Amino acid sequence: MSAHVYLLTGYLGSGKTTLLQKLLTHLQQQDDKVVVLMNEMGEEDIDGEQLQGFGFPVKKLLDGCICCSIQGELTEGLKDILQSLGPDRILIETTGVADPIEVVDALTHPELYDRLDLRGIISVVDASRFLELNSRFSSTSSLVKTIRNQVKYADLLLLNKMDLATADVLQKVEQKLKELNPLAPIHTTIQSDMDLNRLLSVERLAKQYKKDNDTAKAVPVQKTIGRLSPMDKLKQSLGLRTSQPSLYNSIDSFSHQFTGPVHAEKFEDFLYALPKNVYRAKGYVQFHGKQELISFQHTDNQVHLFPFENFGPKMVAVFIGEGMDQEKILNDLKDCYM
Ligand SMILES: Nc1nc2c(ncn2[C@@H]2O[C@H](COP(=O)(O)OP(=O)(O)OP(=O)(O)O)[C@@H](O)[C@H]2O)c(=O)[nH]1
Repeated sequence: MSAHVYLLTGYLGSGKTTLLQKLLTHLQQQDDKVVVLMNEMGEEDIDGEQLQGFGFPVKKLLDGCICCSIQGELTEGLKDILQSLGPDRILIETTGVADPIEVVDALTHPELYDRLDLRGIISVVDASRFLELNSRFSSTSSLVKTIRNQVKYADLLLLNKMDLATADVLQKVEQKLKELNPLAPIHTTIQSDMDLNRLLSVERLAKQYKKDNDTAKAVPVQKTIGRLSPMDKLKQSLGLRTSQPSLYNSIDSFSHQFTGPVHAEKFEDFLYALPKNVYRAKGYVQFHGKQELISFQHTDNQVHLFPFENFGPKMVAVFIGEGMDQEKILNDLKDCYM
């Protein structure tokens, strides 16, 4: 029997890991063998730490995005999972800048094709930021395309963080999502909270559409969309630029290992003051005079800090953005030690 695969996608900080944690809690009550496959940009693994303790194997592909730079590793990783763990379900969380079409491309690798059954692409959208992201990146067309593809090719959409959006904004985002993907059901959520049985019974829209219309022509998602041409594949394998814009020309990441505790207020101010071209910052930190470790999350103007008790992760900060002034950011961060 082939393993059921669920692909969780959505832009940086939209609520994918939050959803994954809920799904794992839900799946703990069932007998299924579940494996999580995730990747993060940068060499440091922040989300993986949040997924320890559920009792399911978590396989990580770090430092690169599944969809391009380590697509081969994804295939190898999946082969390895199938062989050694024989899972019933595989949950894949992509980085926030992954194009789902490229990931689907990797999943349909000839060696995996009949061993994996992609049940659905589930996309989490940050209701409070979608409109802005959609317009802000007009100059970086590959990123806009990715953000739109995350919606366009979804079989189910979570319109998350509705607590942070006004009714008017919510309505506009919903309208935009329907324009991009008229068929996918939309669930409006807070903390990615939805009926998980419903989520797990997601069906590929392409399949449904095919059933309804019974003509291959009518299938909205063609497997060739987003594929590199043979020449581009060759160029990519040689490390040359391809005609397709690569996100990695623009999106970058770096990390900082904390050498000790920092000043709580200064650090919070530092997070709020991060420039707009830092799209995401996250990690674990310790404050002066406190024993506990703090998990911090920053997305645009949102900052979350909460005590974290799991498994003693490393104290580290990871930054993801475009054209970031790494030196300045690190200098500002170092001021927080005093
Ligand atoms: N206010 C609010 N915060 C939320 C909601 N959902 C998630 N968050 C918070 O948003 C932050 C980012 O959530 P994650 O689940 O880590 O997002 P992600 O998509 O996995 O992030 P990346 O892995 O960096 O792409 C966390 O601090 C969450 O607690 C929501 O509905 N409302």
